[in-house]
Amino acid sequence: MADQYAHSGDNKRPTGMPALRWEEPPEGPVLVLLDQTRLPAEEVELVCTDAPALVEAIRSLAVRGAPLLGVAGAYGVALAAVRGYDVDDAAAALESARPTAVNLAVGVRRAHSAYRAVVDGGGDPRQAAGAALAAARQLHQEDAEASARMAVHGLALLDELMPGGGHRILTHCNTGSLVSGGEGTAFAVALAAHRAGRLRRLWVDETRPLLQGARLTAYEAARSGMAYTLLTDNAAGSLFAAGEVDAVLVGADRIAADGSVANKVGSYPLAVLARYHHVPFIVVAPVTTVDPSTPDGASIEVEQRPGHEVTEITAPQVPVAGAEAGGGIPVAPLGTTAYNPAFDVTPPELVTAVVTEEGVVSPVTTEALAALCARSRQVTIS
Ligand SMILES: CSC[C@H]1O[C@H](OP(=O)(O)O)[C@H](O)[C@@H]1O
Repeated sequence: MADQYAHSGDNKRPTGMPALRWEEPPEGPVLVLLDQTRLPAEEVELVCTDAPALVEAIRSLAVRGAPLLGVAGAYGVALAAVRGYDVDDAAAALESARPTAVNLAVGVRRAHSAYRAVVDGGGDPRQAAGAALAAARQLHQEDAEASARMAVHGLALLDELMPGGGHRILTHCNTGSLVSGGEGTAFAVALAAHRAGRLRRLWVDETRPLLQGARLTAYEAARSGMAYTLLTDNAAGSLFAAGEVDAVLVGADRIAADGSVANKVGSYPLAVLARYHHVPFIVVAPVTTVDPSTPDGASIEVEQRPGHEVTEITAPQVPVAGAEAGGGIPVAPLGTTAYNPAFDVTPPELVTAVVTEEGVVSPVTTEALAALCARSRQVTIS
């Protein structure tokens, strides 16, 4: 189950509330989520006490973003273990909550493996629960550290590609602290450029239909004080044509062994525009997003979401995501069917570089990614 606690929407605070945190009140451990479907109008926290509540929060995008899904999934396994629920069932439900972001499976399996290792070794359930929680906390910390290291590598790459600073970056969807235990992936690079005085403008794609850019990236950019401008997704082409984009920075939900990148729908057209206009298309993602067990882009399962997310418009206060009709304002005739893939896949030849906490991969090849994974602590999922 999940309870909701509203907070004042004080948009002037320098930093937002954490996207998630583990708490241990007297009535029992909980996972507290900042409900991202209510931003930017309201800062509402969801308090999850079991895996089904977290599964629903993941499916409705109350908690979202590949790296954070991994952290949330790991804590979800720990929550089931600490509260005495069936941990194997919880792990299976959490792992299948959304299919595309590989980090979710990585995080769930990491905590579940820690739990099973103790149980299968004859340890008691309390010890096993402690091992799952320790694994979740470690993943949370590793993600925060990875975010900081990606920001350093990413800014160095921007400075190398475009000496002199004044970077005009276009970004798509949301890749800041709302998707990470730290300051994010692609947005963390833009933030580092801003703090170094080398970000001239962040162009923010609104990112239809769920508006992660308009609602969440603008929310984070406003807090940071950086110069940013929102645009409709279909206006990006004219920005490239006007020579207003120096680089594209996006995140990723799964990077296949051949370097194909699954990311928010609309990323592939940006990669094509970037190639046509000779602009670097840079993917920023932790190594946990690289999945050696997925051979190529065609093997990536792209999540198909409910049509009402396209056929309805709603205010941020009324969640639009989810399996049932969102209760929004129809913008198409009732009964209109909609094509609503949550992601698309960019082939490696259109990706200038992949920035990870272990460094920059460019060109993006199967061999270079395999060497990256070999260098990293990453647990490959079989
Ligand atoms: C860098 S992880 C953020 C990644 O996740 C987003 O998808 P969603 O909002 O559906 O979770 C989008 O693909 C971002 O690039």
